[in-house]
Amino acid sequence: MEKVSVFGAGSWGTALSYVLAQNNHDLLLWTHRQEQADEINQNTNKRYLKDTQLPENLKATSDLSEAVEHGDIYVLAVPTKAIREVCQDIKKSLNRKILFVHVSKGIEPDSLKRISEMIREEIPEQWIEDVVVLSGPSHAEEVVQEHPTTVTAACENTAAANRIQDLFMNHYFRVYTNTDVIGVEIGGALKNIIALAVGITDGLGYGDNAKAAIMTRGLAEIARLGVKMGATPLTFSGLTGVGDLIVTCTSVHSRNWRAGNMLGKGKSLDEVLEEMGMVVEGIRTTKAAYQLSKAYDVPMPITSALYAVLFDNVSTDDAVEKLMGRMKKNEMEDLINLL
Ligand SMILES: NC(=O)C1=CN([C@@H]2O[C@H](COP(=O)(O)OP(=O)(O)OC[C@H]3O[C@@H](n4cnc5c(N)ncnc54)[C@H](O)[C@@H]3O)[C@@H](O)[C@H]2O)C=CC1
Ligand SMILES: O=C(CO)COP(=O)(O)O
Repeated sequence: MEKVSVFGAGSWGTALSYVLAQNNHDLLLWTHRQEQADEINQNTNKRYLKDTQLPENLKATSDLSEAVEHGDIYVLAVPTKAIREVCQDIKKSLNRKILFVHVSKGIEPDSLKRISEMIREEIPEQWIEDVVVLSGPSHAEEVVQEHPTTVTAACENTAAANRIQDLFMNHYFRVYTNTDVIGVEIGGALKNIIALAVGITDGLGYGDNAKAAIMTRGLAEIARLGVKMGATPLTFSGLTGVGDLIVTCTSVHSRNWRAGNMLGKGKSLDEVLEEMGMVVEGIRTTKAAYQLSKAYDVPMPITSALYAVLFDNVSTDDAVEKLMGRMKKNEMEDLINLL
């Protein structure tokens, strides 16, 4: 049994706490809202997981110092935008080495940092045992129904990755390990951009051909950037690459797909965000990936088209026309360049 603190009680932090509580770990879930902690202690979190009865041993607190004191392993499950703030608050009372796990999927615009890099910038090195990334095709709504789910725990330190594999693994939640942290973080963050784009084409009324095209060419541009940043190409064929791309582009549970779908049907970005009420990571990540494509000089046509729609007032029809009218390419040359 491990002592674990989970920070962030939205859909994913709560679903992972459900798994950890079922695995009989000594778990404490932190939320910044007292009324949400009270509700979780009554075994529900209806705003995020409406029909789920949470295990009796899943306990929550809104007292950050209590959560900091509790765990030897911390699972950070807040949106990318909140990672630095939560780390800054955690470090105020941190006094021992902790194994950090992060489960968020994003890149920070402007700094262009991955989440593991942000954690290492914010938490003093002396308090970090290591940082493991847990990522893969895993919608919270299905995890709490105990439907078979597979994810990957990534860390260069295989002992740390193995510990996190053991922590989460059970009969419905299967965890693989990988040492390619860059590939896992880039795949998890950038698939949200492609899911937004697929949602838009679905919203525009295009069919499955368009969906397959964007998913396939989307994966090519994610891998192209990832490899330039130091990732292993094969990671993009794994759970955190093509696996997460498939689930996010095809599932009704995906907030990114749903947001794209509303944009494709003509709603404004503000209207979409108002309606969602949950994090749509792909929007900020589109800005970051667009900046990364310039910084690494990697062509990313789908990301650029989405950037134009979200931030430059280009219409979705014009963006599609521009993508289809790009200069002729040889597919094999493009893929071989990854090796
Ligand atoms: N929902 C899912 O199925 C999955 C989500 N993820 C990732 O997990 C991360 C979190 O996503 P969700 O839980 O789905 O989001 P959510 O929108 O369901 O919940 C986010 C939670 O973070 C809290 N929060 C926001 N800002 C905060 C701050 N400054 N301090 C403390 N708490 C704050 C909110 O109150 C809310 O409880 C995202 O990066 C997402 O991409 C990854 C895999 C699956
Ligand atoms: O990352 C996810 C599933 O693996 C969740 O995707 P959304 O944020 O689009 O719901």
